[in-house]
Amino acid sequence: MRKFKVAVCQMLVTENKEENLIKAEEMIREAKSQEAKIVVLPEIFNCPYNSQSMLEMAETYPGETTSRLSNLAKELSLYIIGGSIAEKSKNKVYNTSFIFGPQGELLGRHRKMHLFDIDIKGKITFKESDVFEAGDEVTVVDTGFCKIGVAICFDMRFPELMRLMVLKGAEVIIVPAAFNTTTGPAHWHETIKVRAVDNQVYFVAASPARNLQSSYHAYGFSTIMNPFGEVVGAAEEGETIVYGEIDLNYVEKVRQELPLLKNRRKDLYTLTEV
Ligand SMILES: O=C(O)CCC(=O)C(=O)O
Repeated sequence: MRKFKVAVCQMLVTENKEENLIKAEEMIREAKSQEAKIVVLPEIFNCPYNSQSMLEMAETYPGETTSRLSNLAKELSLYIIGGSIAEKSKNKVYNTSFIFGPQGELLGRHRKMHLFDIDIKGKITFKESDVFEAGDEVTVVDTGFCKIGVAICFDMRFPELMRLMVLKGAEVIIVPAAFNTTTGPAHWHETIKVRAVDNQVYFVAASPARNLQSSYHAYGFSTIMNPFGEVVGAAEEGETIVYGEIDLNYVEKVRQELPLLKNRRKDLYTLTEV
C-alpha cells in the first residue's frame, strides 16, 4: 500500500474516563467509516492532563484502555496509534503510546523519552517528572507497508530523536501531543514544519481539543504535514477529526529531488544511538 488515509481524532478530554473511552471509540469508528487506515489519538486521552488524574488513572498493560483499543483495531481492521496513557509498570509510571495493528496485535509501545518539565514565569509551570519515569527507547514500528516513528509531545522538540527514527527507516512520524496555549502559538506549527522538512517525512501531530474547563488548556491545531512542508490536514481548537492522505511515493520523490538525507556529511559528523 503506497497511499492511505490517516485520521487524527482531536477529542475533547474530560474528567470522566468512561466518557473519554466512549468518545475515542466513536471517533475511531467514524474515521473507519471515512476509510482511514491509521487512526491517531492525542496524548493522555483517557483522563485530564494533570498529575493527580494521571496517577489515579494509571493502568498496567494489558488493561482496560489498551484492551478496548486492541479490540477495536481488530474489529475494524485498523492501525491505531493509541495516543498516550499513564502506564503503570513495576512501581513506575510512564507516559506511553500503545500501537495496535489490524489483528489487534501490539505493534509497539513508546514511553515518552523527554519529560515535560518547564517553568515559563507567569505563564506555565509543569513538572511531568513528578509523575512519570522517562522511557529510553526509540520507537519505530513496521506496518509491512511503511515504517512509522512514534514519539510523544515534548519528544518532538528533540531533533536527534526524530532523525534517529528516520535513520531506522521511518517515512512517517506520528506524535500524540498536548501543547498548551503558551507554547502552542509560539512553537507548535514551526516545530511540525521543520521536523517534516528536515527529515522528509509526513509528520502527524495529534492534540486534544481545547477544554477551558480543565486546568491544562491544550492548544489543539492537530496537523498533518507533508515532507515538503505543506499542510495536508489541520484542525483549529475544537473537537474534530482531521484527515490527510499519506503518499509514500511522494516521500521518495521529495527525497530524490531535494536530497537532504543523502547529502549529509557522514564523513564529518554522525548521530548514533547509545
Ligand atoms: O513542548 C511543549 O511546549 C509542550 C510539551 C507538552 O505539553 C508535553 O510534553 O506534554
